[in-house]
Amino acid sequence: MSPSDTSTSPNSMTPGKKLEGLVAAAITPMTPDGQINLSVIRQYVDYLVREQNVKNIFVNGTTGEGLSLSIQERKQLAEEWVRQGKDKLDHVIIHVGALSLPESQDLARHAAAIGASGIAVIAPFFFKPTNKDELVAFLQKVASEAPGVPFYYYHIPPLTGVKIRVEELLDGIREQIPTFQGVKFSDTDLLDLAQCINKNGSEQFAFLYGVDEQLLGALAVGVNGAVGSTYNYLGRKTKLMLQAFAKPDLALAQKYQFLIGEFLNFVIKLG
Ligand SMILES: CC(=O)N[C@H](C=O)[C@@H](O)[C@H](O)[C@H](O)CO
Ligand SMILES: CC(=O)C(=O)O
Repeated sequence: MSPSDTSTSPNSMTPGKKLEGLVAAAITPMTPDGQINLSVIRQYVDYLVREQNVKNIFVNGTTGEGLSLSIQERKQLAEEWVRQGKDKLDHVIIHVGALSLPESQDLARHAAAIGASGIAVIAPFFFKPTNKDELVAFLQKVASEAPGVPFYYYHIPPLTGVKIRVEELLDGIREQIPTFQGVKFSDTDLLDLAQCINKNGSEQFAFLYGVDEQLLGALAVGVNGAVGSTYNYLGRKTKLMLQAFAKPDLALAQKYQFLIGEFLNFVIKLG
């Protein structure tokens, strides 16, 4: 199956278009009394496109605190992002990971039904898979509920505690998960990432990096793009770094990476 065959859902944003470049990890807008605020998502889309030149969004992930939302809230957010992103965004990826397999499957079916352009799943993080086969079995049971939707594994061991190496996970994964399309890699182990990319043969998986502070290191080993919270507001700046890297003007790319790092140090100190 070619990558383009996996994106056949009727409302897909851009069927078959490979996920690359910057993907903003959506913040979940809330009202002062703690309800999700769907009414601002239209403006949020326009802001990303116009002000940040970012046309991909990752919904209900870490930044969006998807694991702290109810299933109903996650579905409503997914629907609104797909609705507002239509004809404006290239990709709306919905994170559908959950501790409960039936809930995750429900979210996957829902994402397929609304025409999301991809789904992503983290490893279960309380009762954890102890080996690759257990993890792949879980991912497969979710992915198979959305057979027309590109599937991404969301690797984030600092938060899940599941440290199974991605290189090992990818070995033979298309046979188990035909929709498998790539990895959102949110770990600092650039050796694992590099080995994944080195072995990325005819499948042409997408590798999106998730530690914004060291994206330049991941670019050096060949990632296709990045998913992160800072691309909500540093999208344009980060694109300048990507351009400098591509040119290549490594000194300029480093300058941008250092600036982003300084900024994030400041933000992280605020809590
Ligand atoms: C753990 C976490 O939230 N990771 C985000 C996405 O992967 C990143 O975008 C970070 O927010 C960013 O790298 C700042 O630390
Ligand atoms: C950063 C990211 O990808 C997330 O918030 O899930």
